[in-house]
Amino acid sequence: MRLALIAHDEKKPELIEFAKNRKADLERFDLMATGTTGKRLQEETGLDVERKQSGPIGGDMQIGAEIADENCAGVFFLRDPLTAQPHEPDITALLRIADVHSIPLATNLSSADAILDELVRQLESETRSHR
Ligand SMILES: O=C(CO)COP(=O)(O)O
Repeated sequence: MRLALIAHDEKKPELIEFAKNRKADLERFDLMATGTTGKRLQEETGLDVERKQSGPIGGDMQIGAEIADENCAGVFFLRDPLTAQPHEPDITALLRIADVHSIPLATNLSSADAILDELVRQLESETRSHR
């Protein structure tokens, strides 16, 4: 099962903290991230993360394409609600395609915890049914 992790600059510390707290659960999934988020996750948490382009140069669109191809089971996207982003259309497109495909999408830490709990539950029931 593949998950995407993304955070705007002001929110990266929160996402890193979440990833450290939930490392044991997150490392059971195939993780991907936008470029700078992925680099920081690798360096600061030791998680194995596939890195896409940085968000402003196409990373959000690459994650969106993974969703469209049904290669992404959940998105953790901590957005900065107080800073204008040059690639706002890409961000909107990513949120839209997640809704089109009904992909669980967390935009804050309490929903991130709840969604990760549910995805772990799904992963475990998939593993059981393949035994
Ligand atoms: O801009 C982003 C999401 O919209 C995140 O990109 P980075 O992870 O490269 O900072």
